[in-house]
Amino acid sequence: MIVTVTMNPAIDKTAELDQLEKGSLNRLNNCLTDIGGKGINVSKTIKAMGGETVATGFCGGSTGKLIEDTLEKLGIKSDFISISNETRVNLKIVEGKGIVTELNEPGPLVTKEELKELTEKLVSYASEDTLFVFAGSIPKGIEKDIYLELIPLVKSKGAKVFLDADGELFAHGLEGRPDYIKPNRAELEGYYNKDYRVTEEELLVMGKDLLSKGSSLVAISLGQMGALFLTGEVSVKCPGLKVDAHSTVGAGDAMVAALSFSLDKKDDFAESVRLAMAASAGAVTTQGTKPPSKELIEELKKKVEIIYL
Ligand SMILES: Nc1ncnc2c1ncn2[C@@H]1O[C@H](COP(=O)(O)OP(=O)(O)O)[C@@H](O)[C@H]1O
Ligand SMILES: O=P(O)(O)OC[C@H]1O[C@](O)(COP(=O)(O)O)[C@@H](O)[C@@H]1O
Repeated sequence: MIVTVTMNPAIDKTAELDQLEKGSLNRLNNCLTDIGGKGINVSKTIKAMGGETVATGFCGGSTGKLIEDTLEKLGIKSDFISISNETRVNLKIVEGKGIVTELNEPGPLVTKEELKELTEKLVSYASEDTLFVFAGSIPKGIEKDIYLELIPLVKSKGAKVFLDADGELFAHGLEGRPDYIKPNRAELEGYYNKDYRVTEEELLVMGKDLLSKGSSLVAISLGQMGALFLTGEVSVKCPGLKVDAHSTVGAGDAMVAALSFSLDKKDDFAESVRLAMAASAGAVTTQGTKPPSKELIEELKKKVEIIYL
């Protein structure tokens, strides 16, 4: 069973306009609302691929209710801890020329009692058959080492863990030895304190260092340039697929979803890589944070090139 954990879900508002004029009145061409937050997007994509998940985390207020109701309509199981404060709204501004500006709220205050409830819930789901996806930022009231606290707890019951987080959350979380990770270029450059655009060789060195810290799969996503995938046995590079880009928001989550779905099914490495590339490129073609269709993913899978390094 795949359990996605979104501590800080969001309603994602995508505002589309030709060009953003700072300091002026901007009239939008279109505005879309999706339920989001990294783990929830992972659940949406796994559902689109024909898989099942349980989505958990914290949800509160009318925005939290909208998330839970929408998940139900989508046929995605959810089991959130209900909190007294309101789930956040994130704004994504998509300009005609493809520039995306993201304005993410910090999120509501979560109490110690609410966190205890979630921790107990996660432990109750943990078993050798569970893959947890811990993804995204954390709301107020929770410490930056929360993933380090939770990962060993569920791993001690035999569960596998996929971690997708940035900054301090990523750095602390790594100490919990997550099985699978998907940093993007900026996250890796930040973690290794590089204030310039690192080369592919440097990314591979970083990826191997991350493997030595305890992960068995490191996926390094590079936006339209594609991705690198490293295991203890093999390192590969996949050039980005040429697609008609609409919104890049959620592309990373689609890659995490595809890898989780495929690893949980025990697909072979090449199949997992193909699915990851196809699902993430497919996510870019959809509006807002909508997942790609299964048909599109199957079509794109045929175009994935895997270069063994
Ligand atoms: N413009 C694009 N064209 C094709 N594929 C893309 C594009 N942007 C992202 N992707 C795909 O999505 C993956 C994740 O995107 P990336 O931007 O690196 O992640 P994140 O959303 O976590 O920052 C990439 O590795 C790539 O496969
Ligand atoms: O928890 P964070 O880091 O604020 O990220 C949440 C945001 O990330 C997203 O999940 C998109 O993430 P990606 O573009 O990295 O796939 C949005 O749906 C959401 O608003």
